[in-house]
Amino acid sequence: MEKDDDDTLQFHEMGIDDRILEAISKLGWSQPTPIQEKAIPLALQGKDILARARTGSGKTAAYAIAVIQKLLHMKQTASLQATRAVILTPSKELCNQARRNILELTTGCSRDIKCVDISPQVPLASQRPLLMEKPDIVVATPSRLLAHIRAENINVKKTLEILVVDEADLVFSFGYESDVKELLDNFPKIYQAFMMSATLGEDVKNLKKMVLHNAVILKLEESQLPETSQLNQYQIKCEENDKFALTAALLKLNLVRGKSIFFVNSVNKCYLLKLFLEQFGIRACILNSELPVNSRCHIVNQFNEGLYDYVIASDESVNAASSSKKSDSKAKEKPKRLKKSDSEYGVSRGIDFYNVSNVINFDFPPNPDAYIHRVGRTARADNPGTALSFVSVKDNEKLIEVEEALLGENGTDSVFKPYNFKMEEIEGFRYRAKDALQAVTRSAIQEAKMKDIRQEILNSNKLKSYFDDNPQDLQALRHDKPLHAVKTTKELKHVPEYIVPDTLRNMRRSGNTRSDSHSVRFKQGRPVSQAEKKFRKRKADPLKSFEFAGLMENKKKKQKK
Ligand SMILES: Nc1ncnc2c1ncn2[C@@H]1O[C@H](COP(=O)(O)OP(=O)(O)OP(=O)(O)O)[C@@H](O)[C@H]1O
Repeated sequence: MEKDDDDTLQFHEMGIDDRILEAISKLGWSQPTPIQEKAIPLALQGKDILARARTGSGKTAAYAIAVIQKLLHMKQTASLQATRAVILTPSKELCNQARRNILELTTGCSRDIKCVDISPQVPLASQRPLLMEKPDIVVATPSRLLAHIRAENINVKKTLEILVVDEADLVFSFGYESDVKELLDNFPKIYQAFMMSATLGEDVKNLKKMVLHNAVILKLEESQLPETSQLNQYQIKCEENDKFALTAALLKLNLVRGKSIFFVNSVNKCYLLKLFLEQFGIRACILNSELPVNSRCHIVNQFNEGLYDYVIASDESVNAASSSKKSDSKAKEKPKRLKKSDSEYGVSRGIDFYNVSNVINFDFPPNPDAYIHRVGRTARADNPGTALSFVSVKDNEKLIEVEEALLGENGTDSVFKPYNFKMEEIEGFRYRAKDALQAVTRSAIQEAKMKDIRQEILNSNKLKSYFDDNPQDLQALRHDKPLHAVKTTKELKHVPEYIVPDTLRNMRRSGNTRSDSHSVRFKQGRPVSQAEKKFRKRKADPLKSFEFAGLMENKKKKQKK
């Protein structure tokens, strides 16, 4: 096959249908990612594939393009409509995302390729008509597909040609092993299968034995996270309570710029941080396993459309799954369902948040896997990104574990750069944060949580048909509204000059900082005009935000001279 100068096999050299090529070009993808370059041609040759590539490397399109191409080809000769491809993913969000990806790639052939996602938790009977139409591709979690097979709403025993298991490493830890075994009894003996995973652990190997036949194993020789040229990873040592002051300072002083995801370790912490930030006039959305799935998907979609800057996410169900895996790797039972929460939830796993500039580990993740998946929400595809982890004394051991896991591949250079932030310079924020934190009592958290979840259940009902019909009016539905469970002290919203670190004040005077929607209102005598604000916004590169600490140091040095 003809190769381009740089030796990368291009999409148009893979024998892909023009309609898919057009969709790829509309998505603005100029060339395949390494996993796509390797996997698509093998898939089109009919091979079973186990693909291991790091998070954010384009695995979804790697299988989706191959599946669509193969189905288009089959349909040239097949006379009967049938469900020929099944895509299994471990969470409802991932099912929603896989379907969206397939829709994007089939814009030019939407009449030929029908794809449905049956993961939403609506009564099985209400999805029966969808399945009766025998869509070409069915996307589901393993348990949901099994429920429909048992209800005789779908039968693929004679028709299945392609099976995909996405995020395969989560399938067992999410407790789907017995579901997958039973599903295999309902599949034909021969079909082509792809398994995609960010890791190749024991669970994936076991699943491979069950699902794949003579598979080609594609294990890209790459680190689990992008190189430092694409992803900067920082850590900052701080006391537990200082995390709040630090977050307020980073946001109010515009040291964190661009879309950011804050990870915490529990649902209650989501609300604590949200109520805390609310007092500083900072809005954020919450994502956790207790919210209804429609709301969760809608939040991600709206975040991707640019409606929100900040998400506070807890990934407790994945943590529960991975720690149950760790404590007893032989235990194959379903991890205990979290009270009122959704065990088919995984915000840090596989969710494609667009253009995330920063991932902030407000709480340090419980293990290296969780770190990799959280941080994998930024620097996706070829976008740059930054990760900042707050490390309190109790997290030191976990930091070393993560460092060892990442160093194992990269040699000896330290993965984490220290984020040189001087806590003593934000003493004013500390005082304010202390007051703001005291105002967020346990009962305020409970009240906010109940209110939010109640509201989201109402929203979720409105959203039921959203993903099919996409009505315009629902675009106005916001998920980052203040919860008002805490009496807001107005003065906290504006940052008086005296609490701004000296260095930043000086830089502001010399025009090195910028102002935006959450900007610090400096009393500099001259108000900043709208035109100037716009100019600064254009000029600022949000991805360089964390170089501020370095800039501060340089500035100081210059001043000393
Ligand atoms: N060839 C390409 N060129 C540019 N961007 C691409 C290309 N293929 C996929 N992408 C984009 O890369 C991002 C990450 O892709 P995807 O979600 O498939 O990654 P992934 O490997 O499945 O990650 P994860 O393991 O976290 O699920 C998506 O926003 C997708 O649109």
